[in-house]
Amino acid sequence: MYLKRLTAINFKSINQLDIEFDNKINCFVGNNGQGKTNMLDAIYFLSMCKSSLSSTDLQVIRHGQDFFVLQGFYSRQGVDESIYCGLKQGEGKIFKRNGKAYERLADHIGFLPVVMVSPADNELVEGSGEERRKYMNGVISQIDHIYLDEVLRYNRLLAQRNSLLKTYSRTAFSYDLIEAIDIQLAEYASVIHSKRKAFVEQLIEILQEYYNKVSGGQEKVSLSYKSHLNDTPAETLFRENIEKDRVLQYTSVGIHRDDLTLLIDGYPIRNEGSQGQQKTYLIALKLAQFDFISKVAGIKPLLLLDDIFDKLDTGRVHRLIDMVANDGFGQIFITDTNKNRLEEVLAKVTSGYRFFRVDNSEFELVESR
Ligand SMILES: Nc1ncnc2c1ncn2[C@@H]1O[C@H](COP(=O)(O)OP(=O)(O)OP(=O)(O)O)[C@@H](O)[C@H]1O
Repeated sequence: MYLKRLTAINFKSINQLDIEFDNKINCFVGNNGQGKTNMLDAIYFLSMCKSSLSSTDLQVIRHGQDFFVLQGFYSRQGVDESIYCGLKQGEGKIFKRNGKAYERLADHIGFLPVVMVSPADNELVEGSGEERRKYMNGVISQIDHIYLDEVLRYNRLLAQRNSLLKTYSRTAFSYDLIEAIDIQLAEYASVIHSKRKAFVEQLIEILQEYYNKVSGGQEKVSLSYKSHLNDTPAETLFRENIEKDRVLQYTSVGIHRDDLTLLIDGYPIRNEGSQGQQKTYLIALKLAQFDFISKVAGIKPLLLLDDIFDKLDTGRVHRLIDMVANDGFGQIFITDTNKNRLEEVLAKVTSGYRFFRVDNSEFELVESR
C-alpha cells in the first residue's frame, strides 16, 4: 500500500499543499518549525482519523481559519482509493472513502495502517500509564475493528460504576446495582485484557530482533504487560475489591490501570537507559509494531520516521536506514534537519526516492530517482 498524492488546506501551519510521493522513500529536509512534522501528521490523520500530536481536532485547523481539508490518493492492494477528511468549526468531522462518507470512524481505522516514529514517543518512557494504554489501543484498533468500541463501552460502564460509588458511599449502598454493572464490566475487561496480552506477547518476540538490528546487538530488551487481570479473573477482581472501592469512592482495579514496563537488561528503561538506548528501544518497538500489523492485517503500513536520527550514533543510523530502506518495509517518509545526513543515507539506498526541501510549510521537490 502506498500514498501517491496528498493535498491539504489549512492543516496546522500548512496553508495549501499538493504533493506527489515516491512509492518507496520520501525525504524531507528543513529547519526546525518549517512544517515537516505537520505534513507527516496529515498522513497520520488520514489513517487514524486523528492527529498523532494534537489532543483535539480543532487544534489542527490553521490559526485564524475555520476549517481544514485533507485528501489522500492511495494504491492499496492494487486498487486506487481516495480518502477525504474535512472539519469545519462547529460541525462534525467528515471522513469519506471514494466519495462515500463513513458512518463510524472506527470502520476506517486500520484500512490504511500507519506507524509513526517520532520524538513524542519518549512519552512512552517518561509519561504515565495512560500514554502506554493509549499506545496499545492505537495499535490494536488498527487490526481489530471492534476493539475501540469495547474500550469505549468499558469506560462508560466504569464511569457509571464510579458515579455509583461516589453517590452511594454516604447513603444506602446498592450492591445489586454495582453487581449488575460488574457483570458487563468484567466481560469487556476480559476481552480487552486478552487482546492486549496477545498483542504484547507477539511484540516481545520481534522487539529483540529489531533492537539487535539497530544497536548492533548489545543489550537484552523486553516488554512486560502489567494488569490486575493477569492473576485474577475480572469478575472476582471487581467483587473482591468492592468494599475497598466503596471507601475510595472509585474503581481501584481493572484494565483502566493496565501498564507496560519497557525493560533493558531486565531493568525499567526509564531508570536505566541512556538517551540513545531509549531512542533505539522506541524505534525497535515501533518497527516490531510495523511487523505485527503487517502480519495480522496483511498490509504493510506507511512508515513515518520523524526526526529519528538525533541522539543515535552513526552506526545505528546506518543500520536503521539499511534496514528500512532495503528490507521488507513499504513506503517510508523520513524527516531531518540535516541535509548531509539524509544525502548520505540516500547514497546507500538502491530503491527509488524523492527528496523535498521544506521551508515555511512549502514543499519543493529537489531530487528524485
Ligand atoms: N494550528 C496551527 N496553525 C498554524 N500553525 C501551527 C498550528 N499548529 C502548529 N503550527 C505551527 O507549526 C510549526 C511546527 O511545525 P512542525 O512541527 O511541522 O515543524 P518541523 O519542521 O517538524 O520542525 P522540527 O524539525 O523542529 O521538528 C510551529 O511553528 C507551530 O506554530
